[in-house]
Amino acid sequence: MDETRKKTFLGFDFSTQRLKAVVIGEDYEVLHEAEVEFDVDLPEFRTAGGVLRGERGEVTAPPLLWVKALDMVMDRLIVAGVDFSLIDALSGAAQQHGSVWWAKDAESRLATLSPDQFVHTQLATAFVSNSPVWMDSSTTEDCKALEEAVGGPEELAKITGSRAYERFTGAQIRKMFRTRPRVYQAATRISLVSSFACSLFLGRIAPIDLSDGSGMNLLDIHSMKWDEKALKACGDDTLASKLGEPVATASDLGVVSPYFVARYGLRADCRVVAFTGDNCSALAGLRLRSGWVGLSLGTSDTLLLGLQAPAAPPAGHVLVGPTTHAPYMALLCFSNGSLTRQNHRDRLAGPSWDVFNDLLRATVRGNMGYMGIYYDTAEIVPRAVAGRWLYDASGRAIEKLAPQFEARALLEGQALARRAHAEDMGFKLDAGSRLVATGGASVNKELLQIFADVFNTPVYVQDQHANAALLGAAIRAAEVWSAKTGTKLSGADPTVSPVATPYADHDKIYTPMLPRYRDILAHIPKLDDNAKSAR
Ligand SMILES: Nc1ncnc2c1ncn2[C@@H]1O[C@H](COP(=O)(O)OP(=O)(O)O)[C@@H](O)[C@H]1O
Ligand SMILES: O=C(CO)[C@@H](O)[C@H](O)COP(=O)(O)O
Repeated sequence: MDETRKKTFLGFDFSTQRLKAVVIGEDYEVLHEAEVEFDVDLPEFRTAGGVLRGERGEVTAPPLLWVKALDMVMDRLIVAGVDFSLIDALSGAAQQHGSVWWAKDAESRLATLSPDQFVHTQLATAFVSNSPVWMDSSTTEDCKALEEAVGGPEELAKITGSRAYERFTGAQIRKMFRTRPRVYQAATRISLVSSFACSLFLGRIAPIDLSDGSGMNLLDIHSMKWDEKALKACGDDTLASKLGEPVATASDLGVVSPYFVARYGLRADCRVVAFTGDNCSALAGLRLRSGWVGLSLGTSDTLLLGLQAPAAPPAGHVLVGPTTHAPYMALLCFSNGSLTRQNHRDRLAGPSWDVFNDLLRATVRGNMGYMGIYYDTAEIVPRAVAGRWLYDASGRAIEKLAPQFEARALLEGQALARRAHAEDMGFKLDAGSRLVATGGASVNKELLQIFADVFNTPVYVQDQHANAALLGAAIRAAEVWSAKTGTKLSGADPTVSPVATPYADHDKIYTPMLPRYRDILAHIPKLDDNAKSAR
């Protein structure tokens, strides 16, 4: 190996609304970036927020959209000046839980892609269905059946780290097996979005990694093997071979496919490191220390915590961790995150975050007692139907408020929900705690101030990049490559800086709002109620 040659690493994030790519140097500094926004850059797929919605809570995305986005982002990286011959390893992150259903000859096509054409034209018929994604809430019946089959929700949580959740891949596979058996049979392999994306670079179907694989309700997070009972509940005896054996997240899977060598000039010895879920990658990228909680503000809002041991959570999820620093991780996911904030920004203030933030500044903290819960899409925590609920200071339900009060009610309601459910899951915050924010909305200081006050905890952001999942992907590629080749890199742990600290009166204002939030919640229809009335 040429020791003097500059070494660089490539990371991807196939998230809900866009595909992002980053190139870092051996000191982990960001050198180049590019992105493709699905709705805007690929309007032919007719997605809104990166997804397609059905009438009964079904939410899907066409896998070819992600393939075409990859073709585009590679070209944009070239325009950004990337020299692919300097990339030693690549890895990626992707939205969690979504399933990709491969047609019979897909693997041979992956292996024989012609460098004269785009990937998407060659994989146009490689998938037997659109991909159900994490926003799908149409599998309540399958969740119940899965829980019953393994001995109840607590038992399922003990084995897999989570009770059954609608978006988790096990219930999604069960629904496909039950309602579209021909698709189930026709798919020779089923990938997660992360392992699907990895497959494109590897030129064969990539294994599912353990961290993202623990978001399926199918993996025993103690033995690190698929759980037989859960598999049996979700499909037939071909399911294990459709999924393949899972591998450790820090796995080097081999060299990049010849397609990328011939078409983009990647090195023939460029290594591909297993891709993982975006939250898992964010945890890896954030390098959380003890007492620090990650707050990812992407399409969904998530709270992340590294754990040394698995625990069966009453709510939320325990996943296998992405790195040796965090053998396990706790995750709480709220589906109404940035997209819901953005919808109401458009309604209340138009397309500008600055104008929306002016509205916030025109109100006082605590919002004179006005509170609101806004679910534009079915919520995950709690499992509730879409809707909007507004109350005044005396607890009276109201229909409408002036825009400035609604703007604050939306954000304060979201922050209160994150704190209430974090407490339920046992996230402990004390004097030494901090929230470390990442994701698209982490640039908004007004929003972070509300989180600081509601959580009584300072909020920090990373200095290197606002997207820890993306940076985490490139850093994981670098670290796995460094361990494999025995080459020491100069990269250091990413650093963080404070952006919001709680005001002195935070407790007086926000602590009394928590029981009010829980009271409002008690009256909101839950997904289970909906499933019962539909039966
Ligand atoms: N200044 C801002 N304030 C609040 N939200 C913002 C701001 N800038 C971008 N966002 C939100 O960030 C979201 C995209 O975040 P991102 O992390 O890229 O999402 P994802 O990874 O799920 O595709 C958008 O929905 C957008 O509304
Ligand atoms: O379902 C979950 C986590 O369990 C979501 O967090 C998805 O992983 C989507 O991530 P973003 O696109 O919102 O980052």
